[in-house]
Formats: sequence, C-alpha cells, structure tokens
Amino acid sequence: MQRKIFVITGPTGAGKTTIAHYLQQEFNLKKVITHTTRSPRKGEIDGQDYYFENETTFAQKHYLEQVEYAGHRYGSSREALELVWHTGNDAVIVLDTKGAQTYADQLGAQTIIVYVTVSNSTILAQRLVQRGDQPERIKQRLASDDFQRDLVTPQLNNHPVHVILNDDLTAAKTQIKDLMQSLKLENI
Ligand SMILES: Nc1nc2c(ncn2[C@@H]2O[C@H](COP(=O)(O)OP(=O)(O)O)[C@@H](O)[C@H]2O)c(=O)[nH]1
Ligand SMILES: Nc1ncnc2c1ncn2[C@@H]1O[C@H](COP(=O)(O)OP(=O)(O)O)[C@@H](O)[C@H]1O
Repeated sequence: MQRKIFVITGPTGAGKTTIAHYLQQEFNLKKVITHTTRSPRKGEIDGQDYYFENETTFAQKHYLEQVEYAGHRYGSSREALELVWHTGNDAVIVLDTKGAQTYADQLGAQTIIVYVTVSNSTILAQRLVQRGDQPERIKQRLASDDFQRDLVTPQLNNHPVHVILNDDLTAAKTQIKDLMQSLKLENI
C-alpha cells in the first residue's frame, strides 16, 4: 500500500496542532519535521522541533513548499517526508491552506487533507489568548490575509477535503476516528 501524508490545515487556533498530536498518539502517525534558518529558541531541539539550518544547508534540501517569515526561511522537504515513510508509518504535517494545496497537487492521492474549523470564528482569538500567545502577535495574525484565506474551507482542484468541526474536542476526536475508519474501509 502507498504511504500517506495527512495534511492538517485550517485557521490559527482551530486546533490543528491538537488534532495532529491526537493522530500521532492514537493512530501512530509520525510528524514531518520542517526546516528553518531561524535560530533555535530556548528548549527547542534540532530534529524534533525543526531541523535548524543555515542558508547553505537549507538550500541543499528538496522542498515540496517553502515560505519566508520575518526574514527566515521555512520549508517542508521530500527528505523529511521520506524519513517518516521509511519508518513504515504514515506521516502528518500541519500547514496553511496554501501549503495544503501544494501537497495535494504534488502528491495527489497520497495526500489526505483534513480541514479543522470552528462554527464561530470569534472562538479562535479566545483560544490564542488561552494558549498564551502574545496579544500583539494575535492581532497581527487575525488581521492578515492568510488568516482570511484559511477561514474558508479550501477547494483543492477535485482533491477531497475532510472537514473536522472542533467546537468540542471530544466530538472532534470522534470525527477523526470515523474518518480513519472510513479510509481503512476504502483501503486508502
Ligand atoms: N509553509 C510552511 N510554514 C511553516 C513551515 N515550518 C514552519 N512553518 C510556519 O512558520 C511560522 C513561524 O514559525 P515559528 O518561527 O516556529 O513561530 P511560531 O509562530 O511561534 O510558530 C508558523 O506559522 C509555522 O507554522 C514549513 O515547512 N512550511
Ligand atoms: N475543542 C477545543 N476546545 C477548546 N480549546 C481547544 C480545543 N481544541 C484545541 N484547543 C486549545 O486551543 C488552543 C489552540 O489549539 P492549537 O491546536 O494550538 O491550534 P492551531 O494549531 O490550529 O493554531 C490550544 O491552547 C488548544 O489546547
């Protein structure tokens, strides 16, 4: 069977990271570590939080997609994905909807897109505050075009998008279990 990558996408605060953790814990998926040229923060571990790169080593990898934030490069590589697949496990990665589109285009049927959302977007700001994000950073994020784009369920050129409503985490986990069961039945 072909290896899969689950791309968890959606607006900030919707619960993408939470759902990705759940998939790792309950369904043995392994996270694809992404690369960055920014310096490690206190407590961050190379190969666990990110692969920390310099400009030269960053340029040596083969990226499915990459972006620049605050003058630093970030990218998800073929090499990191293959490392996960070599373990025999399916992979999981959290990306914005633009990144999700790129994966669907490049990896086709190997990509399972999961769009995490909430029924009322005002909840998102509350969650970011609860998570401990800096107020200035929250304001910036919520005012961005990327945020507006990610609020809308993406239409990915005929690629299926599985929507998970995460107003309540227990209910969201049930939807994930149902999704995993239906993928198994379809032999995907
Ligand atoms: N498109 C894309 N975004 C990434 C990648 N790796 C990290 N990011 C995003 O880069 C942004 C900045 O990450 P970081 O410097 O760790 O700061 P954070 O805002 O505290 O998460 C976050 O929105 C990450 O989700 C990647 O490989 N591709
Ligand atoms: N269903 C939920 N109800 C309440 N809080 C939640 C729920 N799902 C996630 N959270 C919390 O909301 C915050 C944002 O979740 P997170 O997974 O970090 O979102 P994202 O990765 O999409 O930005 C975290 O503090 C998380 O623990």
